[in-house]
Amino acid sequence: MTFTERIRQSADSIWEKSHQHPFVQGIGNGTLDIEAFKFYMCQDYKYLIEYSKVIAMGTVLAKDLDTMSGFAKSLDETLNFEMDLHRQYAERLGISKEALEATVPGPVTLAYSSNMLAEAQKGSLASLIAAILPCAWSYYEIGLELAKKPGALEHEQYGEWVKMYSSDEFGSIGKWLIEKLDELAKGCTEAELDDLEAIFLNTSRYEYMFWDMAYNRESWPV
Ligand SMILES: Cc1ncc(CN)c(N)n1
Repeated sequence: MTFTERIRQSADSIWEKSHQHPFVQGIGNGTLDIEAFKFYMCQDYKYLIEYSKVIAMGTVLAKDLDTMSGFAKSLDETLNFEMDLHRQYAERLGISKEALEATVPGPVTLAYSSNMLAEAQKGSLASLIAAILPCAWSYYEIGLELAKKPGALEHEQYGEWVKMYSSDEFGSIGKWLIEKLDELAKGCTEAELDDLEAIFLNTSRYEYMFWDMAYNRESWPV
């Protein structure tokens, strides 16, 4: 079993809860309240800005040019391909560019992005990848699952979202990160692998919390 197979297996019960979350299911069957989706789009836009910074840090921690290029490509895809989806949805849903940019990150968005940045700052490329891998991998898994639902890809509101996250282009980021982490894991001690697994599990938990935050449109209580 590869290291990423091992951590995917450990995270299975968390990922399954994300797959079954009413927000995710609502995108797939088209029943999600559009106000919850708008809330999600704005929070996710802010999240992706911080996520992009973590990817940029990957180019700094990379030990070779191929790895640097891989992170540079992922950064470009996030800023100019994935975030374009958010900009297009914002326009279509009547959210101005200014309102999108001015979104105040909610408690889960802030905690999640701060945690990723903190793991990346510990200085090991493996920790950085463990902290971002569930983002790329679980969205692709969810995209592929939802794409199988009748009508999901053509849905007037949510079809574009499902198309993006089930696309080969998006999936290739996660596949590349999986390869990189498996390569790096070969040089790690068992204690280091346990630490990477804990980081991966925490990000997986934050992924679930992000769906839940969006579904409940949760912001600061005071
Ligand atoms: C919260 C979250 N996690 C992951 C992804 C996929 N990059 C995303 N857009 N948003």
